[in-house]
Amino acid sequence: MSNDPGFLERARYGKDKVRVLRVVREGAWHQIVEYNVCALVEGEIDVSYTEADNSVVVATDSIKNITYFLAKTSPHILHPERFALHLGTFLLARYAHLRKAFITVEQLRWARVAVPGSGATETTEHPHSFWRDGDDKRITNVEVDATKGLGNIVAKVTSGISDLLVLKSTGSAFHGFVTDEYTTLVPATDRVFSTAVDARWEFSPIPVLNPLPASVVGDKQALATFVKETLSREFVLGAQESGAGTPWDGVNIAALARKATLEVFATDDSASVQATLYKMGQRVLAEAPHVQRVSYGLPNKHYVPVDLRWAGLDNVGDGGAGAEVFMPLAAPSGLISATIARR
Ligand SMILES: O=c1[nH]c(=O)c2[nH]c(=O)[nH]c2[nH]1
Repeated sequence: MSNDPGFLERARYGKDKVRVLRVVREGAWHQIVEYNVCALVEGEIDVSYTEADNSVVVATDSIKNITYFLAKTSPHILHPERFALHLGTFLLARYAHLRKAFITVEQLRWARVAVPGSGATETTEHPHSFWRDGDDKRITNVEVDATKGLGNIVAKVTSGISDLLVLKSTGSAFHGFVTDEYTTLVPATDRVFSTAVDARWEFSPIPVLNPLPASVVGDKQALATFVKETLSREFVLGAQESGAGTPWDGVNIAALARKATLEVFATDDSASVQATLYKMGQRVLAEAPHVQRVSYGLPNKHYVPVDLRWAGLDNVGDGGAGAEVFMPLAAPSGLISATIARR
């Protein structure tokens, strides 16, 4: 037994699963976003753990309140990356003893309902009715680092998709793998390929210039007014950091990455999940110059051809090409992951 009582190596806290729906009313035309927000902070908070001293604790309840306050007042609410940068920067600017903020925003899908338009065959997007058009989520993870002072804030932004469920009924093979005394898998020249895409793309770190002017730091009223009325994109990022392809452009990059992922999945003549994953990552890097690194986690959701030989029916054919009836396996699944980075 050691007498070492241990020490506080790391401490981080905040509010998780802050659920918010924001309606932006532009007359009769409404825009909505639904987010699950996690906002955590680090800083000079050690004594709250080691000395039971709560004087350094911004209550997680207050962090939740700030999240809702900015959901109402931030001009960035419709953009997960911008909103996360705003929330993280806000927390560090408001509380000088907090040095890093870790904001995760998970966005749920809401698409406009299509309704009949003016022409006989036309449809038009409804101004205020929405439906859940997919279970995939948009994720953004922002780490705002003010350890070098409020004038030298740097942010790391990683965004992604989770739970994007896809399936292709041909165009996928898997053979040539190790065969030995443990092998029972039959080589397939034609199989079902299904996965729930989990993707992350990491942007180059960005300086977060011009944090809250000193005049408003610590002055709640001035701060509220500033946030509400004068906050501009240059508040969060300098002009060069707010261009196309940067985290500021996160909505477009997410659309591009989702499209690239789906297109590669559909069109690749897949030799394996591994080989298709690599092409997905390369494609995103090719199209998104500010992205430094792309990671995928792809479960191989197995669909097993059902043996119908007992009924005199061939449901497997040559290498899988004749299979028509499959049994979806809930578990286990393969899990193929990799990170593709720029040299
Ligand atoms: O694409 C695949 N990669 C694997 O590593 C693997 N292993 C397995 O059993 N089936 C598959 N499929």
